[in-house]
Amino acid sequence: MTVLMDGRKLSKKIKEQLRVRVEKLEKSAGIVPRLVVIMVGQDAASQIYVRNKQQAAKKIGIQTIDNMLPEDTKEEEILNLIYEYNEDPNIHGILVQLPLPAHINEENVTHAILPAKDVDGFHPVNMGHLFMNAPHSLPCTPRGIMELFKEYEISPKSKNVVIIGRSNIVGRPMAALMINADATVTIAHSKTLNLSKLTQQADIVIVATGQPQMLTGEDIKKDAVVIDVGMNRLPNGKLVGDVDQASIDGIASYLTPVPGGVGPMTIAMLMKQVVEFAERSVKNDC
Ligand SMILES: Nc1nc2c(c(=O)[nH]1)N[C@@H](CN(C=O)c1ccc(C(=O)N[C@@H](CCC(=O)O)C(=O)O)cc1)CN2
Ligand SMILES: [Mg+2]
Repeated sequence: MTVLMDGRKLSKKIKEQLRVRVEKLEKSAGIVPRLVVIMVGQDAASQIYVRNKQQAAKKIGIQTIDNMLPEDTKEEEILNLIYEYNEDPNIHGILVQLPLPAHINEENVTHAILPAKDVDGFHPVNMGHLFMNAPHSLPCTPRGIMELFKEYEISPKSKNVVIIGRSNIVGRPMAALMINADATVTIAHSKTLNLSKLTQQADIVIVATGQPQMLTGEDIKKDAVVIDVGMNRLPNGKLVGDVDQASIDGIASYLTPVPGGVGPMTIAMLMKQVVEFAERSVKNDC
């Protein structure tokens, strides 16, 4: 039987723990964690994710400062906004929702955020810390996956891990986290040959390709752990991952469902990093 790793349930537990931490922080140091949210344009999926982040923050006691900007906002305006928030000592974290409209250079924007306020862990300084096994903040989806491993007592140590996808927000940081956890890691991508041969030898397969249901039961070995990062809307409106859940069922030992697996954990980890940053601001004040 394949165990479904319940990210929705775990994320609720984590968010409740964070609510208690925020309450304590306010009582002991008079600090309310503050997160700047910057969203540019009208991307339908991003609007849902941002709304979910704002709602999660509210429940936990994190204050959001929302900047919902029109599609035609100039890159310079976004950079100036970020510079202002970088300087504001009352702001603990800055989040720019991705993707950005095509006329804006994503790199320029994510690199403008002060590493100490980079709650998404996308800044090259934070990526560097992660690759040197001394992380400051982490990209939220990979961190959420590590929390799921911990919750289900799955140790990556000495396991063969195949990650399909080499994006900056999932594949690459995921590889670093897995190396740091003593796994043996292969990163596969669109130019990889004989992909199925690689995945069939993996103890853990992490799929982040954006290709609906591309990984099937034939691609994995018995009892593999399968992590599905995909989020694909089919023409009939159904949301599916990059894994063909039906054909994996009974072959994989564990699987993250879509929806309800990795997605909710991404938001919980963002909240966790905002709270961690706010707590650090007290320590740094002493
Ligand atoms: N600045 C960032 N941008 C983006 C990130 C990120 O971590 N930081 N990740 C993704 C989008 N994302 C968060 O922003 C995200 C995606 C999906 C979910 C989620 O909870 N999905 C649900 C299903 C939701 C639905 O019905 O559409 C699930 O899996 O159950 C949360 C966050 C890209 N951009
Ligand atoms: Mg296939």
